[in-house]
Amino acid sequence: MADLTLEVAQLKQQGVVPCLAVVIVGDDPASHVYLRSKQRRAKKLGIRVLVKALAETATEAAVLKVLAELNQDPKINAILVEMPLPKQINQQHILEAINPAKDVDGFHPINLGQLFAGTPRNIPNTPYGVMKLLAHYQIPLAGKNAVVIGRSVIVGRPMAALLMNQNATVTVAHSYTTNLSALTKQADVLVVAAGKANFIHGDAIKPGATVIDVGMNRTAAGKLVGDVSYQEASQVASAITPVPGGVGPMTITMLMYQIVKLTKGVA
Ligand SMILES: Nc1nc(=O)c2c([nH]1)NC[C@@H]1CN(c3ccc(C(=O)N[C@@H](CCC(=O)O)C(=O)O)cc3)C=[N+]21
Repeated sequence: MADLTLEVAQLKQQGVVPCLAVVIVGDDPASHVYLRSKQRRAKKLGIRVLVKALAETATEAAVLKVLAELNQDPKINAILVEMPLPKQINQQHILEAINPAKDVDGFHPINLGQLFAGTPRNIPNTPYGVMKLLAHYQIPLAGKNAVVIGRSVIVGRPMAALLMNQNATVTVAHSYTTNLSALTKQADVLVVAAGKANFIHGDAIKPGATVIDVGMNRTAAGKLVGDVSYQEASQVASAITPVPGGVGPMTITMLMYQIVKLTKGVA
């Protein structure tokens, strides 16, 4: 990947400072933690971050109004709305209101549609980061069995599309899936985005598989753990991502990369 620090410096010489707008609604503590880590990384690179913080009680109309302003503002190159949103706000209405050309999360239906058509533009950062990790470690995908656990718009669905675009045979498992371990034991690449600590144990993993843990769970003791029992799984798998220090930091890297890409106007 290109050196982002250098690219930001080059843009600045042309009088352009990449600017990300983050809309955050309410006080979800995890969202505020993520926001701070995004701000830290952006600051290091010289990317500006404009935070629009709304109260937990904000209406959907209030969020839509903020988005309309950001969509129009030529100084704003990229827009991100922190998830999850409070219950009174319909997530889909918000995602559809972001200008697709500034949608750095790639959650707008146009960007998701492009991804599913095999002609990706903006790509959701978490699954994009997973693809970068797989490419970096030269994990073969063509003709391989990939199993994705989870079907969210943020991870599971775009993850399946990206793996399909690399010619993997993809199975998407979810809460209604029966006999999950029979599927996971066939997986050459297993991506786990279930949102449950210790959801996958060593006995559900094919020997030699690549295991990607997208989970972010806080234990009662406040420790951050993934969805995979790392100790057991690492005995069986040939490669595995840790939590913390795996998919999370890659998500932020891909966010920074896509902010610069949108600033340059190359989709
Ligand atoms: N519109 C939107 N886009 C997102 O991309 C988005 C979001 N909403 N809402 C929340 C989730 C979560 N997320 C993380 C990113 C990085 C880490 C990360 O870097 N984690 C560190 C640990 C951080 C810690 O210790 O708490 C790690 O895994 O090593 C975690 C979580 C992005 N999200």
